[in-house]
Amino acid sequence: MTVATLDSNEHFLDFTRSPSLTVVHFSANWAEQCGQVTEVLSELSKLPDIQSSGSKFGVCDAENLSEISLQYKIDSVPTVILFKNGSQVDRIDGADAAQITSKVKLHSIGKSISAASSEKLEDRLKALINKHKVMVFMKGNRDTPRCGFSRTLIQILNGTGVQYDTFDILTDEEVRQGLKEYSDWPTYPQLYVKGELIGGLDIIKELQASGELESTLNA
Ligand SMILES: N[C@@H](CCC(=O)N[C@@H](CS)C(=O)NCC(=O)O)C(=O)O
Repeated sequence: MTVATLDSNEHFLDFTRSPSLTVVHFSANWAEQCGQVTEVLSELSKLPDIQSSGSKFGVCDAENLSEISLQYKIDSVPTVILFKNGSQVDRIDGADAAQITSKVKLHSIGKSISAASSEKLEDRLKALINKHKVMVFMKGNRDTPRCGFSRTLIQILNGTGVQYDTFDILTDEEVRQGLKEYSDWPTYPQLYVKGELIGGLDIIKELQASGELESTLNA
């Protein structure tokens, strides 16, 4: 893949219409830094991940496409604008190779990678939450709790005689942070029954005090 030359308004509009990322370099022959930016874009266009994302790269003469340059407020060259579906999604003013590289990667492959990995994490969290009818996410495990809140919860659960399983969130930072967001609950321990969050230690103490704990656990 190379950097296409966009030499008319029609060509520009047709090029940037794509739902995949389109990167356009607004350039000028007389500006030395523009050559460097075209080189950066050319190198990026050869990366396999970027190629398979369907991203396209183009360069236009900002003065030739003056209407479009005006529309996108090109005050100086080089300017790089990132488009999706004909709309600007990001831009980099100046020959900042690091910014260009990171923004192109973010908009071409970064999002799809992070979307895929957050889907995977969600599946993992669901599987863990449903691993046992009564699941405790805690610091440490039932034999060695590593936090006073987790220890107290285990003592309470052991007092009920109910069967349960535990997951030590200190062994997995991804689960530790991911579950907080997934369940909208910022602390540990977290107790789940049949895949539903019941709450943390305070809630379990309240259920115990009101006599509802065993029926909640045996639901
Ligand atoms: N009031 C909370 C106490 C639990 C708590 O404050 N846990 C803290 C310290 S162990 C926590 O998990 N912080 C977040 C973290 O460590 O990731 C409850 O009812 O469970």
